[in-house]
Order: sequence, then C-alpha cells, then structure tokens
Amino acid sequence: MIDFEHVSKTYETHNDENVALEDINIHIDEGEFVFILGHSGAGKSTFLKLIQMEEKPTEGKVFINGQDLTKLKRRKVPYLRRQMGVVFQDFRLIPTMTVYENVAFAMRVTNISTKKIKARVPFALSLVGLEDKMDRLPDELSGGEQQRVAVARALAHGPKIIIADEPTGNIDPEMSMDIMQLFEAINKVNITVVVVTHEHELVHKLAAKYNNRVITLADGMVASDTAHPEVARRYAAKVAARSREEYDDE
Ligand SMILES: Nc1ncnc2c1ncn2[C@@H]1O[C@H](COP(=O)(O)OP(=O)(O)OP(=O)(O)O)[C@@H](O)[C@H]1O
Repeated sequence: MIDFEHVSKTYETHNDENVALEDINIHIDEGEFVFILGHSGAGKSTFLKLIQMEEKPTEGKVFINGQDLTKLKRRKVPYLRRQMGVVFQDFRLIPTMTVYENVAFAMRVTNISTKKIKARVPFALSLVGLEDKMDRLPDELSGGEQQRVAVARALAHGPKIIIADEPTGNIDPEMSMDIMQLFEAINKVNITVVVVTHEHELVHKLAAKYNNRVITLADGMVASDTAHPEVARRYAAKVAARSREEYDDE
C-alpha cells in the first residue's frame, strides 16, 4: 500500500543542504496501523509530504497502491489525495462553520453529491461520538472534541488511508488516549492508519496494549521497525522482484 524504496530527500536552502531522509526503505501493508516515531527534525513531516506528493524524493521511489509517484502526472495528484484522509496537529477547522458544515464542506470540495453528504456527515460524526454537537462552532468544543471533528472530516469521503500528523500535539494527555483509541477503531474497519508523532511514552503505552507496529526515525534514517516478520519477508520478496524487472528492462 505504501512503499518507500531507497528514498532520500535533501532540501536545498539558500546557503546549505539539509538531508531530511537518507535511504529509507519502508513497506506498509493495507490494513496496518503504524506509528512513525521520532524526535524533532528526524524526518517525520518529510515522510508525510512525500506520501501526499507535497514534495518529491531526491532519490528513490515512493509507491501508493502500487502507483509510482515519481511518474504520477500533476493533474492526477488530487485523485491520489482523495484516497487519503489527513488529520493535523492544529485541527484546521473553519471557525465560522458549524461542526456539520466543516465536515460537509470538505466533502463538497471532493464533488460528493448532496444526497450522500446528508447521509454521511451524521454517520461520520456518530463514529466519533459527536452527533449531538453538530450545530456547535469549533470554539464551543474542547480540543479533544475539535480533533474528533477533524477525524470525522478525514473519514467522511471514504479514504483507504488515514494519515495523522502529531494528532495529539494540542490536546491534554487524557484526551490523547481517546484520540489514539479512535484511530484503533478506524483501523478495525480495514482503513490503513499512519500516525506520526514524537510522543514516545504514549506510543509505547499503546503499542504494548494493541501490538501496533512502530517505525522509529532518527536523523533521517530508520532506526528501528517492529514490522511483523511476515510483512518484512513479503516486502523483501517484492523489492527483489522489482529489481529483477528493472534489470530485465535494461
Ligand atoms: N523546506 C525545508 N527546507 C530546508 N530544510 C528543511 C525543510 N523542511 C525540513 N527541513 C529539514 O529537514 C530535516 C527533517 O525535517 P522534518 O520537518 O521532516 O522533521 P520532523 O521529524 O517532522 O520534525 P518536527 O517534529 O520538528 O516537525 C530537518 O533538519 C529540517 O530542518
């Protein structure tokens, strides 16, 4: 589902070069729940930007659902992004719109019919336990509730992947656990979940309870990956097959 093959990313600045990722190899299967853990500057945001095609790798290849993003045309990028739902640290809700409107608005911009919107918004809000707060404005909700609205918004168009970028960065520790458990529930309906965070303690607590996979980035490299051995084996076989194809093409 998400494949990084020998991916490096270097940012050119006006007087310097910053190596954000260096020869990263990561394979995430459909239906997995993965934490990407790392300190500030480890390369987590760059990893997410490459998945969403906000940045391109300097070297290597990124595949989403088998599609090579280095070969994807610009005009196809919106279709790629529609396969994903993104949750941000700062919620990014529109303050003048109600909870209902925030979720409906996000669906409208992806050209979903009004009929479907009317059915799906209440459903998405019920999944996050906020159906009784549909008419509130974002600032009439707690931080944890605002993040749940953002999760409902990310889910409403039926994505295959949910990506969360420091989703608990702006909420209190008790609520953080709730939000993470919400991602667990989402993953149970076979949506791939990738959560990027620097909160080591929270991740280790959750991974011990739910047996989640944890990929730790440090200085732009994979420092550890608790991938299930079967996933690791399948991935190695896939990379070997792809190398053979490329060799045969030459
Ligand atoms: N646009 C950019 N131009 C130059 N250097 C950049 C740019 N974006 C990121 N970097 C550098 O790349 C490295 C990795 O940054 P990245 O934002 O991916 O890390 P991060 O793990 O998400 O950090 P944080 O948790 O602080 O957001 C850092 O050294 C950073 O300074």
